[in-house]
Amino acid sequence: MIKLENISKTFIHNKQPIYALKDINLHVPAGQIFGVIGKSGAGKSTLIRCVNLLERPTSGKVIVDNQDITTLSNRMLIQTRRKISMIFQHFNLLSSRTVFENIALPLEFIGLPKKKITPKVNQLLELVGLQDKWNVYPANLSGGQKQRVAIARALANDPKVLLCDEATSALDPETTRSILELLKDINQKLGLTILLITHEMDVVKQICDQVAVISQGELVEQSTVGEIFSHPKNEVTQQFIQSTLHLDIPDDYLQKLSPIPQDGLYPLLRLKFAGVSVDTPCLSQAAKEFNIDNNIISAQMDYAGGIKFGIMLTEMIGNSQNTQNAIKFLQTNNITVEVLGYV
Ligand SMILES: Nc1ncnc2c1ncn2[C@@H]1O[C@H](COP(=O)(O)OP(=O)(O)OP(=O)(O)O)[C@@H](O)[C@H]1O
Repeated sequence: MIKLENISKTFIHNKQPIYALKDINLHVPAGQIFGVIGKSGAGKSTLIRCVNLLERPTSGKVIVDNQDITTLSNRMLIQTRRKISMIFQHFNLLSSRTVFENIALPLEFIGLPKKKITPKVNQLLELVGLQDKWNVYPANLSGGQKQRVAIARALANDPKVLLCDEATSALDPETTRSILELLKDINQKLGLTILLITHEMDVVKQICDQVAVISQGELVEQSTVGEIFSHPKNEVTQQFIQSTLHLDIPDDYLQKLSPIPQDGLYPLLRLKFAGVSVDTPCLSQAAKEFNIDNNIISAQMDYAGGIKFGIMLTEMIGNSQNTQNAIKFLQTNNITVEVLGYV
């Protein structure tokens, strides 16, 4: 549905070039929710704004629904943009218009008669769960409700693509979840292709099918969400995963941690589970087969894109030979084992 081919964007600031995007290639298949994640200044906003040409790339092609939109006349571009809607971090609602009137705006622009506007807006109000707020002004809505209005307005022209520019960054975690659920719901109900940019891996985890990681204007990694979470390759990707998945060694364990094995001490392990290994009861198998016990100190297991993954701190209790064999067994089952020391 969306293809970016060799997209570069250079800004000139104080006569100096800023290479915001460098030769980006990206394919967002129809019907998918595709996330682009990156740190501040990585080029996310520039990238998403290139998709509807709010920002014109310095070079490269932007193909939406099989059409290279960089070659369109202004008049054709305006028409095409109706099929590429966008929502923003700060909602961009008109404060002087009610919820109903905000949602009706794009329909008024295309000259739809009033008797057709009313049922369409009512249908959109129902879709986003705001039927009872139709006559309210934006100032009297919560952030989540404002974003729902923005989503309804974005859907008014039955777009094929919805671009989400940090759409949940101004919202609290619970409201973020409900807005992401709404986006997933409309993706499924309407078959809408969604491209979103975010700096939060949790957003990607919750709704995306695929994700691309952007760093300093370059696309450094791209894959399904399951693959990215279970086998992140690039260092930036790994940092993002760490931000959703990290376990610190508790202070009392840190204090007694010895770097070398000693009689009466047991290895403290950090286990990283990815992909297939979480489907196998490896820990209990290791315990039975090698006569060891696992004293799990903390664990964080998660699920994204059909893949279970997680991280665990555990003390492996048993004699030295048995713990070594058990560690080998875990490793052969694709669990990454890090011996942090001995406690
Ligand atoms: N209009 C502009 N003029 C000059 N430089 C710009 C312009 N817009 C963006 N840039 C620069 O391009 C780079 C990428 O900016 P961009 O806003 O796309 O990053 P971002 O990943 O969206 O960051 P953030 O998450 O902080 O919004 C930055 O170095 C930024 O300063």
